[in-house]
Order: sequence, then C-alpha cells, then structure tokens
Amino acid sequence: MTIKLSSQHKKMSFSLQKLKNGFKRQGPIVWCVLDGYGLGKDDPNVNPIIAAKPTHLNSLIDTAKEQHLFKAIRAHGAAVGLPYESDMGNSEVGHNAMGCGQIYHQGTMLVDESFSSGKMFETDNWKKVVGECGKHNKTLHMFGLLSDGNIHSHMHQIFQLIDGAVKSSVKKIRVHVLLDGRDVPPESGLVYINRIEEKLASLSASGVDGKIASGGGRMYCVMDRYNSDWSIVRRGWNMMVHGHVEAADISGFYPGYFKTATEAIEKCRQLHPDKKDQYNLPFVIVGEDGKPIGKMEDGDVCINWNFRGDRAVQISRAFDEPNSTFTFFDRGVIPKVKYAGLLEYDTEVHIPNTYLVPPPEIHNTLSEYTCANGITAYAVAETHKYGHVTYFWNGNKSGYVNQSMELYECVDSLPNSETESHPEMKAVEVTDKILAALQSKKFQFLRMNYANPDMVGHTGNFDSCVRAVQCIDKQVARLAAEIEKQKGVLIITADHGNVEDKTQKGDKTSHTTADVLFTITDYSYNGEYTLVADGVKPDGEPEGPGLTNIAATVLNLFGFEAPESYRKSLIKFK
Ligand SMILES: O=C(O)[C@H](O)COP(=O)(O)O
Ligand SMILES: [Mn+2]
Ligand SMILES: [Mn+2]
Repeated sequence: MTIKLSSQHKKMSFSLQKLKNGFKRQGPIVWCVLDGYGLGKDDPNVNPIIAAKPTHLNSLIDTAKEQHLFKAIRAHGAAVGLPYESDMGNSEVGHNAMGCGQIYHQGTMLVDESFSSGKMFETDNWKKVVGECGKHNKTLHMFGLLSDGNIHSHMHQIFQLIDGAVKSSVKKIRVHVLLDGRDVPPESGLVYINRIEEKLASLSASGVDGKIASGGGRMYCVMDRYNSDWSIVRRGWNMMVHGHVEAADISGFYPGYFKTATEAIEKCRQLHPDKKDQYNLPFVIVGEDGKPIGKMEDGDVCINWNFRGDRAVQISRAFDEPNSTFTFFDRGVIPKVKYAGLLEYDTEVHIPNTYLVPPPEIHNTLSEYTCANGITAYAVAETHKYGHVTYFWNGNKSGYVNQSMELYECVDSLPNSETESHPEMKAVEVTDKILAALQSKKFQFLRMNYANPDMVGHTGNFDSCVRAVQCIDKQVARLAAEIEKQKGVLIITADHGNVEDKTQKGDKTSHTTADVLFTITDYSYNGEYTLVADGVKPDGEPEGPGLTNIAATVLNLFGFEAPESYRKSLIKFK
C-alpha cells in the first residue's frame, strides 16, 4: 500500500472554516474507544464477542448499518504508520492516529530507518554514550522487552544495537531481559532467550563478553505505565541495577539467583504454571562465585531498547531524576550510569534526558483544533488506559493542550493481576464519570476508553473475555441513553483488534490485524449524510478508510471543514 505521509514539521494555523452547507450538530459528541475490540469471525468458539451476544452494541450497529453510518476501518500496518501489513495495531499508534487525523511514520519505523541508514550510529548521543563506553572499557547494559511483537520493541533492533556497540569497541555487554508473552504467545519466552543467547555467544569471536545478567516478566518487572504500580518498576530496578531479587519473590523452590535464564524461567513455570511469561518472577544471573554477573557500576552505560513510551517513562525517571523529584521508591545507592532511551518517550516534558532516535513529531492534533475553535473537551479512562486518551491522543505529550477548555479524568484501576478475575475492571466507574460530565453540560466533545476488551484480551482467558464484552455492552447502553436524552452523537470505534480472536485453551494473548468498527449513532439524524459507501475510498486517498479518517469526520459533525493536512472525512452530505 502506498501511503502519503504527513509532513513531520509543518505547523498550521488552527482556525477552521465552517462547512458551506451550514451543517452542524448541536448536542454533545462522544467518541467511545472500545480498546482492542476488533471485527472477528462469526463463531462463538473463537470470538468471545459473538459468544457474549452484546445486544446493546449490536442494536446500535444494526441501526447504523441501516442508516449507512457504519464502516469497518483499518487499524494496523501502513494505515497507522507501521512498516508491514503484518504489523498488528496497538494502543499507541491507534490513539495517535485517532487523535491527530494523519499518518506518521511511527517509532519503530523511525528506528528501522535510522539504524539501516547507519545515521543513528553517527549521532553525538551514540558516540557520547556507547562510544565513550568502548573507549573507557566500561560495561554496556541493555534492557527492554525481549520480543518481536513490534509494539514496544523488536529483536532485530536489539541485534543491530549489539552489532553497533561491538563496532564502537564495547567489550562487555550485559543484557537485562523482560519476558513478553503479551504481544507474542504467552509462553514463548525461551525462544527469544535462546536467540539472544546465541547472539551474545557469537560475540566472543570478536573478543566481546556478552551475557544475560537478569530478567523477569514485563508486567511484574520494570514496565508499569501511567503510575499504576511503582512496585513493578522497583522490582526491575533492583534486579537490573543492584543485582538483587526482593525477598518476597524468593522461596526454597525459587531462589531468585540462577546460573542461567532458562533455569530461572523453567523453575518459575513449575512454581506458577498459571503465571506465564508476562508475570515471570525476577531473576539475577550469578557466576561460579555466586555473585551477580551484571550489577551496574559507576561509569557504565545503560540503553533502554524499547521504542514505545508509555511503559518506558517510569523506569527512565528512575535513571534520570534526583532524589528531590524521584519519590516513588528508595533506589538505594545509585551508580553513576549514563542512561539513554531508544526514543524520546514524552515529548512534552522530555523524558528521558538522552535518547538515540528522534521520535515522530506529531503536529496539528485534533485537540489543538478543538481548543482553538471553541470546542470544550473532556477525556476519561481508567489508569491502564488513561494516557491513551490524553498522552497518546495528543501526540505523545502528557499535559493539557488548553486547560481552560479541557478536563481529563482518571479512574483508579485494580492491579493488573486482578484483570482476569475481575474482567469488569472499572467500566462502571468510567461510565459514571462520563455521565456526570455529560450531565454537567460543560463539554461539547467527550472521549473515553473502555480498557476491558484489550486488557482482558491480553490474559487470553476466553470466559473472562466474554464477561468483559458483556460488561461494556451494559455500560454502552447507559451511555447511549444519556446521549439520546441530550440529542447528541455517539461514535463507537476501537484502536485495534484483540478480544475477537481467542482460544478456549487461552493461548492467544496478543493484538490482531483485524479491522475495527466505526459507527455513528446520531440522535438528531435526519438523513442529511451517510458515510462513504463500501469499496469507495475517502476522497482522493489511495487506500480504504482507517482510524486517521475519524478526526476529519468529527470536525464535520461539529460544523467545520477539516484541515488540509488531515485524512479525509468519511461523511458524504446528500
Ligand atoms: O503494553 C501493553 O499492554 C501491550 O504490549 C500492548 O497493548 P496496548 O497497545 O493495547 O496498550
Ligand atoms: Mn489498545
Ligand atoms: Mn493491548
């Protein structure tokens, strides 16, 4: 597919022209994202959505279909700025796309481009960080998600970093591995461990000592997001930086310190057959003398190879910040380590201090246009997805666009470990919040995210997925009833697929490449418009509609022409 890209640098004026036909919806417009709710097979054995029979959602979809206000839209691959059509969608690229109405080359593509052109290895930061490490014979530590899911990281990029370090004369590499099992099959960890161990072993031919030094499951060590649970970051910090496994994770059966990563993972699986890779206990690799082989020391260098920001921000803060601002846990004696992220993870507050590849520069977001054109806005989600409707939505910037025009609210999530047993999560409370916001009549544009289909989808548990869908179905009904009262518009869509493709065995935990629903329920609809017909491309665009076409569509509903730089609206006026 050929995709016309948005300019990465052009800033526009934010004032918008009114639609010439005078069309405008008066009531509030609510954009509801069902996270990870793809369009799947019509089969209750593999699709929990079909098994759940979500009657309210189905009836909204049926009406929208009759009115030609429903479309299946693209949420993966090139349509959201990813390199390959085989790339499943994810929350970052999906919410970026929805929130900015344009297609940008996403982080993983920018990394690929700057690695394969060799540009990154010539940058001052690379020379300052890795070049100096080689020159002064220090240890290069690298950590991140050991995966080729291409959502937070990719194996081929890790290998390119290792090759680059060897070329920069680094002689000692210590790798701290976070097992995935969420963007790849739930117990695939050893496949990736074998691959990286092979790679590290091959370095001895160049006189480089490369070894795995520590590891653990991504959802239990290091990769927390949106300040949901700092103990996850602390556990990871202790194992990677201090070579220390916390007492609570040690038992007679699982001593925490091992000779190999494989031994540690196998032990953990025996102890907790239900935990799978995502929740693998932390482990530290020790040498013949019983001492950790990869504690971080003064002068060492540490690279975080994840390109996606949400789960990289907190650990970056632990490396970068002084005690005066870092109050989340006691970091112990902090070695003087030079830390670099693969990308800049938060482009508003600039986290981390040093990074290797410039991130996508997402300009001209929908929030900038709504704020500049007098549209008041509200956003809500529970913690696990709060940054999705704020930080990702606004182009990886964590603050408000204009606080006098906007309110963002977060409902505290339950711990990750309770998602499977409580698939209802905080959907009721999130709905309560948005209903209150609607009833306050303060906001014209309201956006929200139901975390359940995605978060429960990642557990792989079929029955929990069915409950998750049934729960959000009821909440959507509550939401729709209020919007109907206010003669508003309800848009329902999803950022990517996940929950629609599961197995009874529970061995499918990741996202999918499925299309997602886009449905408009317009409670003052009088047949004035429809969506572009099936098989018809949005005006002048070479490919079918995707998530980036929604922003222009919403601006039309508010009575505005969409800006030139946006992908086209899906609305056809009669
Ligand atoms: O971080 C995660 O939970 C998964 O890797 C991706 O899920 P998300 O893109 O829906 O957040
Ligand atoms: Mn998502
Ligand atoms: Mn997900």
